[in-house]
Amino acid sequence: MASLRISPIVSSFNNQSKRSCQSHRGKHDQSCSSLLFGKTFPNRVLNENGRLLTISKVAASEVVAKEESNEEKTHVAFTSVRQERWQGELQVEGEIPQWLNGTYLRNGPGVWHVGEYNLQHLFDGYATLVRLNFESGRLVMGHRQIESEAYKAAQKNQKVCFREFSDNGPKSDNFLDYMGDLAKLFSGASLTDNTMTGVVKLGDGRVLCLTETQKGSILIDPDTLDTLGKFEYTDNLGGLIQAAHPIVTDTEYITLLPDLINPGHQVVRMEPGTNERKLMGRVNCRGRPSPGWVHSFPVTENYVVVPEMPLRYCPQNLLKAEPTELYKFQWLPDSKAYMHVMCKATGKTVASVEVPPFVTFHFINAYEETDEDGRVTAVIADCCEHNADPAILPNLSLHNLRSLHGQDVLPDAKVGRFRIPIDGSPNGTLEAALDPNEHGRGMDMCSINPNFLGKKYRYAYATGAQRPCNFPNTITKLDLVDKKAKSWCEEGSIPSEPFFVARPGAAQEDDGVVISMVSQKNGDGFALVLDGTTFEEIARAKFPYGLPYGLHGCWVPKN
Ligand SMILES: CC1=C(/C=C/C(C)=C/C=C/C(C)=C/C=C/C=C(C)/C=C/C=O)C(C)(C)CCC1
Ligand SMILES: [Fe+2]
Repeated sequence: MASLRISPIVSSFNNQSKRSCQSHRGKHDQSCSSLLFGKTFPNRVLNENGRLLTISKVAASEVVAKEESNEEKTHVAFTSVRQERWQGELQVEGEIPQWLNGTYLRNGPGVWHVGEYNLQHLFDGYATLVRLNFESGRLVMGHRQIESEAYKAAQKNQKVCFREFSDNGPKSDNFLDYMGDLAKLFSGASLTDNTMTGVVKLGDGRVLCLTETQKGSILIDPDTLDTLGKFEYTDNLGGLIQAAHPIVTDTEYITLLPDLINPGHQVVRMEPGTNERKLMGRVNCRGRPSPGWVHSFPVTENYVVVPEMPLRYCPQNLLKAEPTELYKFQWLPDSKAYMHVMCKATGKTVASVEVPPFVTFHFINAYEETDEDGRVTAVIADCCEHNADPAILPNLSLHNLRSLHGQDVLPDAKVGRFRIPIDGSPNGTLEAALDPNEHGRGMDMCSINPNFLGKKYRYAYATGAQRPCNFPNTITKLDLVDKKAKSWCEEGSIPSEPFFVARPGAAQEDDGVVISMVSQKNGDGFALVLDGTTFEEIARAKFPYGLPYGLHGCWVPKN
């Protein structure tokens, strides 16, 4: 038999018990036993030449289980699974459409411990990439860690070496060290490049993994999942931070670079085939003392929409060594909320309106509203809105996610619809686009048919809630015209972002499939394909081992 390269080194660490997680902050729970067990699965793997070989067993995971038999095991969605490299064909139940040819790449946190040290928040985890390659009804999965500097340094030194979402990295012991740390912070050297938030395919075919630091832009190979290296921007636009979600099409890459000193955002654009971002314009914030946190933003055909929520970046928290309530952010409702609209062609801000306070991480889409003469009167922008409550952030701490499974503690969220008049009116509105009870008052991790980006649209796909739950547990199709939602749900399962892929040549907006990866309560997991129109399950394929919860993905069509 030819030599196999399966590197089945998966270690997962079920690392907090209810009893100890608060009192032993950051330390491995000593009450956990080291009972290791391996799971084996019949499977097929790729050899080094890319040929599929059938082997009888793939050792797929090692789980540190708890001694306490009466205590429920942590959900695999929130359990570290470290996979340096795995690839194999999955057995498909049901039928994958023959037209679905390409690769779904999904990024997200996957390893929340370094040696004995436990990270505390979902968004602290070291990035792990999963690929699902669909070809003529068959499905091959790949899984690898992203080799960011932050991940490599943590592995080498067996400690967190950079500032992560909630973890502030190494603590300085003396004043000189502290001054050194400050210098590293101002230069951006101490910030993480752990690119765990998303993955995008640029117009030129390069695939980029991202986080909210500019240094956290890493090129990967979509076929092997190899980390190719840092994406070096060749411009001198400066700043340390970027929006996690750029707008990426075949012809451009648009993103926001927040200015923490003089509150505002540079709106920048990069052409395919280049590494140079060019300034489209600057949007000034109106609230103080710092810009509103922008994780994502929407565009229309002619405009870029810049949100300004009262959840603002907090430069002081960036400097602190000790943990802070809202991580690198601050909630300042008195600083008010605004929505700004910048014209793509001129770079001028054409509207800047006050809106009700809001908290959002993910915009769904935006479009222009016109009068009977075709003049644009307003911009409509939809988002997953957390009822103006930043509590969703601490709610996503690993302690909550691991210990409160099944309890009804997921904060309410809705589809927030902004109407931003562009006739000089000072105020915009924010209303629920449909009754939030339609989707269980949970709402996040959304996608749309990409052909409707920036245009009037009807359907969105997101995760919703079937309560009681402490985390979104449904995949929901939203009909924003009929104001109805239809959900897929399986008891105890946690699905990741539903990702819509349009059928080539489709005439209807919802003609396509929705892909998600599901983590099950028994520790297993599977890839799921739903029909975009009927929202019925059409195929699923069991993974060799359950996966941790992932964030965002992209589609790389077969060329
Ligand atoms: C902003 C700075 C940093 C990094 C921030 C990061 C990594 C933010 C990631 C945010 C994510 C993944 C938000 C997702 C939200 C999903 C929700 C609310 C789902 C809800 C479900 O119900 C650092 C790089 C750490 C430092 C500079 C500042
Ligand atoms: Fe995101």
